Amino acid sequence: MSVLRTAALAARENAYVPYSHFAVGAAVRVGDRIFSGANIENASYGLSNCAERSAIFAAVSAGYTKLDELLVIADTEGPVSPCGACRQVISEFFPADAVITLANVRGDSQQTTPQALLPGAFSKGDLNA
Ligand SMILES: O=c1ccn([C@H]2C[C@H](O)[C@@H](CO)O2)c(=O)[nH]1
Ligand SMILES: [Zn+2]
Repeated sequence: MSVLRTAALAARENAYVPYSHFAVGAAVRVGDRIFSGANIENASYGLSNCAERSAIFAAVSAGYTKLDELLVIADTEGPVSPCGACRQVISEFFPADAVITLANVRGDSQQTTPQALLPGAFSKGDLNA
């Protein structure tokens, strides 16, 4: 089992999901460092944070803003599909051609890229037009 998958599954154990009961885990690699995260919900539902963003924000909080690889895992029928907000955040911190692995706990996985997940993402460059 890959290091990212192991880290994401471990983080998923800490998912705080009293509302959806849908636990998600994610792990980011930057060089040889790994950061992980889980989804964290709130009684004010809209404040919930997805696992992908938890993991990415952990890496950024440690000082890394150019990330190498991401894996997301949940108990879905096919590979889990990141929400639109996470796709935008992924596009901010990973190269357009980075490897993003979408997985499920039964062992299915699919590799994609930030570019494929959100073509035409809003970016820093758009602010300077
Ligand atoms: O890729 C995904 C999809 C959903 N969720 C979370 C948000 C919410 O807590 C729960 C149900 O949408 O799953 C994630 O963390 N990542
Ligand atoms: Zn999301």
